[in-house]
Amino acid sequence: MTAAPTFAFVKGHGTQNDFVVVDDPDVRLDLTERLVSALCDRQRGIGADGVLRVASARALVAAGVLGEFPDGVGPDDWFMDYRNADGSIAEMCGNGVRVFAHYLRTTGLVDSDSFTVGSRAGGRPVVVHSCDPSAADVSVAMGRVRLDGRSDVQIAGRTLTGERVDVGNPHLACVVDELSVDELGALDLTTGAVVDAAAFPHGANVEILTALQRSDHDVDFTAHMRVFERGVGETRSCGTGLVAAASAALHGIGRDHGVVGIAVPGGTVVVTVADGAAVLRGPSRLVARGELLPEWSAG
Ligand SMILES: N[C@@H](CCC[C@H](N)C(=O)O)C(=O)O
Repeated sequence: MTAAPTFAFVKGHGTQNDFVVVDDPDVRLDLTERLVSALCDRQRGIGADGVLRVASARALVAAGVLGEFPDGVGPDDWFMDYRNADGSIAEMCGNGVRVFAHYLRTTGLVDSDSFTVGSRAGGRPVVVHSCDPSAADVSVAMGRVRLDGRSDVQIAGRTLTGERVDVGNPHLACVVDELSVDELGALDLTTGAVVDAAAFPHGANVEILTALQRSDHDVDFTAHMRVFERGVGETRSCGTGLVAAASAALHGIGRDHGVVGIAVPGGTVVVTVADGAAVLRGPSRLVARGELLPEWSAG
């Protein structure tokens, strides 16, 4: 009898949006919803907001996990096969790409500081500005940002109106002008978020943002944000959400470009919006490595 395969993993986070990074270059692991939600469970699993499978785009297509190569993704690119904590698949994860790039660089799977990470939303060029085995500073070109008009959400016991933003995955970014930082922190996001199903047939991530403040230091504006993620719940950061929020907030003051530093519960990132696209820059931390027990992942 052949032994069941083992899978190495690393636990990491980007501004405390945390992930189990599973090394599976040849796509041998059956990454079912059940397995992903067990891995992400903070009591019976490792605990995380999501799973990042590290696989080659070629192997994912050959295994039928991907139907085709997304735009800008070549067969030899490393592909971030992202899953939310509830096991659902999402198109993109901005914090995940930084952690994924850090993992590729520090394990030697790539030997350059500039390369493309594959995602279901397309290829995402990254630049690793600095990197050691546990800490990195990474920029991600997040691609086109599309603003699709206004919509409402029921969240934290109130109805908020925001901007629908597509960053490869769907967002509703709500800038609440009168909200103080303390009031933002006191909102109860445990009761979920109900978005308009006609506007968001596949659900959405919801960001709540304070008004932009002018800044003289490195960035043009600053703001504070919290986020309720589709397929996860409240997280301490969301990279695509930060891009959506920065773009919506700039749009709200009549600008289509700018550099915005946004503080979330898990840290701070910088979003540069220009020419209808955005770059996300922020930290990545790799915390621990281990091996999934085959008996556990099979059962
Ligand atoms: N945390 C991520 C976004 C992950 C996907 C999201 N929950 C969705 O379902 O679209 C990020 O950093 O962008």
